[in-house]
Amino acid sequence: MPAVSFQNVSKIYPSSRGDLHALKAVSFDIQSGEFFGLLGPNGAGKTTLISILAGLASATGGRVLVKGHDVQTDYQAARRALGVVPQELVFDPFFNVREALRFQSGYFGIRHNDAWIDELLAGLGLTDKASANMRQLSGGMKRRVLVAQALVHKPPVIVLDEPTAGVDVELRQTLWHFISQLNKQGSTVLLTTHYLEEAEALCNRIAMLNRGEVVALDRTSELLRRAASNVLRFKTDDTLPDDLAAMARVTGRVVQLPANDAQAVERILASVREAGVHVDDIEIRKADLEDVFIEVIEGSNSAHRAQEGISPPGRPKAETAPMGGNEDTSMPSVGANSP
Ligand SMILES: Nc1ncnc2c1ncn2[C@@H]1O[C@H](COP(=O)(O)OP(=O)(O)OP(=O)(O)O)[C@@H](O)[C@H]1O
Repeated sequence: MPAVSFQNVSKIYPSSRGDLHALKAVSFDIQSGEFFGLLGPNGAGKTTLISILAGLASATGGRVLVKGHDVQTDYQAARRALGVVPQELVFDPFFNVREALRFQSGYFGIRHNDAWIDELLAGLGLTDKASANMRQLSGGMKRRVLVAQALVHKPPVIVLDEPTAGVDVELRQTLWHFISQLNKQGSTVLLTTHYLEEAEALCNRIAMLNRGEVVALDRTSELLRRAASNVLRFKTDDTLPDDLAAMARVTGRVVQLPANDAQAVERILASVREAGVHVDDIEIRKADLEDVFIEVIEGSNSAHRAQEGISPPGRPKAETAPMGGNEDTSMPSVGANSP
């Protein structure tokens, strides 16, 4: 039995401008013990899917099972099997850390949970904050408490929705060390993140969502194998010629282009020279998950544009276009979010 099963999940948000199809028949399974990544540009539908999984929103169609329990009709059992670390920092300001964790244990009907609470505090670097009031904690410490709160009932499936957005390197390392240990001991992990380096390092399988649809789903190693194997990277202040701009991943002055072999490198450099573009710091590196992500999302967006008869957007000069919602998913700006 899969740990999580999404079966034809759809979600429509009605709006004055017409219905917004946030999820369109999303189907995939996550097997027990997997470290699974759910990636997508802003507005792709990740949070909507996780909210439905956590029972915080209801699907318009389809169903979601956690360890075989339907999140709607068998909510209690499904919720008990899940540990959800939310994006937002919500906490009770009157409790200290240990009290907050005891209270959360009580919510799941667990008494005498201090041995596990101590393990959680130690694993997340919170031992010396056990008696600190939640109000006194820094944002990073509060986030650690949120993770501990999600895990008080030892859920077999751990869901992390952008757990490292805006947190420092130390917390990221502590968190990943701890979650990886739980995963090695058998916990299933579902992670959404914009940090593609983290997803590449941690996840054994990845689904990419775009405009509410699964546009890629494979083992991380397979996704990487599919990508262009090398990338040519350089810096420039000049505007790229159109043929290169269409393929480039641009972050500030840094331009990165797929270049599988020496001829591709020569072609790019010739095009740059011909256009009178001045380049610095040229180097060649191996393609990573961010390259795959851009390739997949761009491919899906151009298919969408072709279907709708929309002409491709112009690309700004040496600048990463903003992440779009469903309204404009012309180009994911994952580079801007990278750690
Ligand atoms: N409560 C809501 N009412 C109306 N539309 C919504 C609501 N929640 C989300 N949406 C829309 O549904 C789409 C999917 O949003 P969602 O937040 O699930 O995307 P996401 O992939 O999590 O994005 P992000 O990476 O920015 O968190 C977006 O177009 C969003 O504007």
